Amino acid sequence: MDLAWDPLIPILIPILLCSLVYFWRKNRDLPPGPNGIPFLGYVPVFLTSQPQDTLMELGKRYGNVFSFYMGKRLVVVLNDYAAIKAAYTDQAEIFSGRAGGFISRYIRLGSEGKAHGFGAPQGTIWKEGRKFMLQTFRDLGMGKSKLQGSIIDEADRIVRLFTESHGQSFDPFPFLYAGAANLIGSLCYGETLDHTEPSFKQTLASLSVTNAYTAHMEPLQTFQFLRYVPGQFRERWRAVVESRRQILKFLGDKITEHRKTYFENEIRDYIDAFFHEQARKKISESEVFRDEELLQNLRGFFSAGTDTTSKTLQWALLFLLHHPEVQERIHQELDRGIEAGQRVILADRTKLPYLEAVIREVQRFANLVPLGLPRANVTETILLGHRIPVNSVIIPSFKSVNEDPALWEDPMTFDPTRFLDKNGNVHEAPHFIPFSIGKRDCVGASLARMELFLLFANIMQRLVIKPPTDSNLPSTTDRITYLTSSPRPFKVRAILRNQKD
Ligand code: HEM
Repeated sequence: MDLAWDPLIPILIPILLCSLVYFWRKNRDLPPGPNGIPFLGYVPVFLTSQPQDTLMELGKRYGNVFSFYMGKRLVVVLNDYAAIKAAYTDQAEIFSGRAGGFISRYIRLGSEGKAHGFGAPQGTIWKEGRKFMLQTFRDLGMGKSKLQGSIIDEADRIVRLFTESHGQSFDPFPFLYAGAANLIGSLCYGETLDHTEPSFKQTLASLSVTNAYTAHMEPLQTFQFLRYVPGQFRERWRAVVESRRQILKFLGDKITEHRKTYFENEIRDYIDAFFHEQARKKISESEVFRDEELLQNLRGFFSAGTDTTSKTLQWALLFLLHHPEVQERIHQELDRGIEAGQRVILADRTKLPYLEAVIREVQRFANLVPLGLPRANVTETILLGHRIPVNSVIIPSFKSVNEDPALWEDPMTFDPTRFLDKNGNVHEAPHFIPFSIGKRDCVGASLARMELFLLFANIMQRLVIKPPTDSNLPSTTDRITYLTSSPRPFKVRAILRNQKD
């Protein structure tokens, strides 16, 4: 036996030494963290339904910057405000990359097998695409009063659909979801659709599927081979493929219709603005304004702008069921500030500080995007004393910021007044960061703020939201978490304010 090994020893020892040096160099000075299994990484993150809680638990053991492997990729968790700020603000350029797993990339693939859209990891397509989107949405009315008409119309539609239940219990979420998608649609392709229009309805269902499986901890994101394994992963993969196809067909049809009616002197929406830029720039010279970028940018806006706004409003309704005193105070403020029968407009914001504070507290307490969108560092760097190898997956734990007792008094209590100063005006602390911070923060934040205010205020202006009669008060702690975290579906009753229950 010994004799058989003898000739191999001079070969094995250098291999062993090289491996040791390789692993030492690879892992030296990394943030601390739990050990994983070779090739799989730290398995518990794939098994939990609430990864934000698993990571917060790890944070108690390993501190505010810790790391582990998911598959062969290093994940670095920023587990408090100081760590997120140190990365996203103090090293803004370095942490401006976007990480994405297999499914995220697959969804962005074009016909020639290259990924498109400004969800790009880094570079011109992201930078220029983001600049163009901000400018175009601003021109079309984001953050200004021009867009408010469409938002108020959508609020009217939601109120009408809610009241069609005639005081019976119903699930409000599908109406909020379609409403939020319609508002993105009005900016992207210039029209809002009836919530029951078949291709729109189908697209909304498909969006839910793609948004579910692009969560960070979805195993298919890390282990693409699972798509061939019979069972739930193959089913998920098939659902993603079909949903992606359907969403791109819906948006592709909108682009084709626009080509037929485009008139260069009239920019109706984002698609027209894109055509205009294509003509100005000579498409062949600009990778940012190719047709495939247009299609993928539209898909990205739908995906980012629909789940987020609608689920925030869903949480708002749920918290109101648990806090009737908050709803009562909103109604009193509306009655004082807004004439009966009038729609609430943006200019009314200063008259409604309590309602504004409620929206912020909903965002804090709901932890809607508890782990943000994964970022990546574009070069190797040192963060708070730890080495972060290039292209690590960076996960900010917004939940740990929102629940940090050092930052918020009594953080586990729903209390909108924490967002009011002593004069009753809205006050936002710097650590209130629902839209993230830094170079890659939420590009739709102004639009989202506008939508949340106008939709919530106009719904509250006309309705009282009451608990269901056919089920218990729904839970605020039982959640479904993908990229966004929402309550389990629940029912409410909606009563017109001038009507008896
Ligand atoms: C309540 C509503 C919303 C919340 C809480 C929210 C939150 C976020 C967060 C946390 C990120 C990740 C930022 C980062 O990596 O640092 C993000 C990115 C993004 N959001 Fe939002 N968002 C909302 C609404 C919207 C809307 C209405 C749009 C409209 C199109 C939008 C478009 C985007 C896009 C395109 C990105 C990626 C930006 C980039 O990679 O440069 N979001 N959002």
